[in-house]
Amino acid sequence: MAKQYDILCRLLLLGDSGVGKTSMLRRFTDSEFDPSHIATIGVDFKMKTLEIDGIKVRVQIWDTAGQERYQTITKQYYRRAQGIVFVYDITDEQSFRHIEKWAGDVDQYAPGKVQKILVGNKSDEELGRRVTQERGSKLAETYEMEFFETSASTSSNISESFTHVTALVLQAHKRDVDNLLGCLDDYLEKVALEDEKGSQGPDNNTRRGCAC
Ligand SMILES: Nc1nc2c(ncn2[C@@H]2O[C@H](COP(=O)(O)OP(=O)(O)OP(=O)(O)O)[C@@H](O)[C@H]2O)c(=O)[nH]1
Repeated sequence: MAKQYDILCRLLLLGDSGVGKTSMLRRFTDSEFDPSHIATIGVDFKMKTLEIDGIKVRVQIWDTAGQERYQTITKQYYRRAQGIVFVYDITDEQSFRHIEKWAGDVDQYAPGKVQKILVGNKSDEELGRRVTQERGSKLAETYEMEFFETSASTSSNISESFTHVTALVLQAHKRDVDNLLGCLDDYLEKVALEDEKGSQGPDNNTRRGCAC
């Protein structure tokens, strides 16, 4: 059977328990929203295919448990992540402060070139807001990440944020391929030059020999 996609991309959702990671994922992959909180146990994942710049990307999104007791398990998934979505809840100051801890863990356990974005979820809960958009944006700037406010409830910015982090992974991947191709070009050029020198060397000698 023909392959249905060109590239597989692995994303990881991180953030405190209850910020809405599972809800964001369900909204993105199944267009559903459940108002109840059933805490994730360990890790779970869902898939979705996106088309970005004509490339079909199969996105595998790992949803991790925010609860402290699962963190030995969840940290094992950092290593293979290509993109990370840090999530806090705009109505929960503590979940915002904890982003520093999640980012520290990622620095420690994830690959250096992992792509990251920051998301403040539950933007529909304006009345309960504790974290201003400016603070979110400033924190994202500190970590050199793009920032989105989303709502899994209304679907606001959900698709945009997942698509953006996937596009960042694709760009990073493309840079790697371009660098490899650049190295290969340099190498081929060097070999061609050496061949040319080599073929000129003995011939010249022979010709010089003949001329004498
Ligand atoms: N109003 C509102 N509620 C939301 C939103 N996203 C999630 N929730 C609610 O917040 C609660 C927690 O959502 P979950 O998606 O289970 O949170 P989680 O981050 O996956 O939690 P853990 O699995 O424990 O790490 C649920 O009651 C959701 O319905 C949102 O955008 N707006």
